Amino acid sequence: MFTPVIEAAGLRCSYGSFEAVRGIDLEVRQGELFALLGTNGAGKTTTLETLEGMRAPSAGTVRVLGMDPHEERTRLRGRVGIMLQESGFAGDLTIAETVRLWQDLGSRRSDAEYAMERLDLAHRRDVRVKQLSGGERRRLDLLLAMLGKPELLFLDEPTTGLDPESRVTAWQVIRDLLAEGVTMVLTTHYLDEAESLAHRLAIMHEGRIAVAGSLVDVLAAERARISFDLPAETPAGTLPEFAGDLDPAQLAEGRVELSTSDLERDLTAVVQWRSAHQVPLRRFRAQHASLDDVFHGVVDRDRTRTTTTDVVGEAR
Ligand SMILES: Nc1ncnc2c1ncn2[C@@H]1O[C@H](COP(=O)(O)OP(=O)(O)OP(=O)(O)O)[C@@H](O)[C@H]1O
Repeated sequence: MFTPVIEAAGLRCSYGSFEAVRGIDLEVRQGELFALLGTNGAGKTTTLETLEGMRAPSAGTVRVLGMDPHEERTRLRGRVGIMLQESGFAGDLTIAETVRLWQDLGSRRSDAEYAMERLDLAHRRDVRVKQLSGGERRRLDLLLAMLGKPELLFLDEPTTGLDPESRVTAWQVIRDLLAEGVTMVLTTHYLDEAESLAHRLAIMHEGRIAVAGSLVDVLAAERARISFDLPAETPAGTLPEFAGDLDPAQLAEGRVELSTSDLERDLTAVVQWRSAHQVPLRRFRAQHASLDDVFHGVVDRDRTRTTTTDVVGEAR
């Protein structure tokens, strides 16, 4: 039986008359990494800030480690680490001085030297914060969030601005923390990051959760794709019956683009067809759905819904 570390029910958050989060339910389980994804302005940061206790919800309930994160902020401090999207470091302090200051503010000491090594900042320890590159600052943000060995870590776009190598370093640190049992909530615009790290996720759009579940279930619910150039010697009429759907516009252009919920069956049909006709399959691809597909599906469905509503609206 899992233990919920975070539970939110019917969560709503408003800025004046504008409702940024419109009634969401969330559950984050002990030891998992939960990714909160979404379009720009979807309400991810607002949700995260509410879970962190930085703002009170306008409606609904939130429990973090069994407490109200806004009312019981001081009791949660020390158990929770927060990496904000933008932090306000004192630019004149060096990395080492900033880390010391953070340790003094926190209630528990931890192995700061080790954390600096892990995040490849030890050799820069005496450099002033204002002289750091954007990526180094981001790594310092992550370092400070994990100081004090929190049970729960909030990471708001932790790898934005990092070069590919630093991203890999940050991912490894995050995986190590997961292995140590730290629970994490992460927001990101990098879908490969969520695909690589998340156990469960939610995709937000315009203040609501459009898709949620385990990474495996979310990907399995989306259709897989098979594509290849239709060889000139085999007209479209010779293609087998597929479980999935062919894109007729692409077929007219000589390209087979098939979306299917039964990848294995349709792949077997393609291979048998190729073998019967003795033709090459040029530019062949077969792939399970990616988070990219799921994400675009959310936006496209919304666009279709909006367009339909517009048309209905116009007809009235
Ligand atoms: N202080 C504020 N006052 C008024 N509106 C705000 C404020 N902060 C955010 N908003 C609005 O609330 C909505 C949600 O913002 P939020 O920053 O939570 O989204 P997000 O999903 O984190 O976006 P992004 O991916 O672009 O960072 C947006 O429409 C934003 O313009």
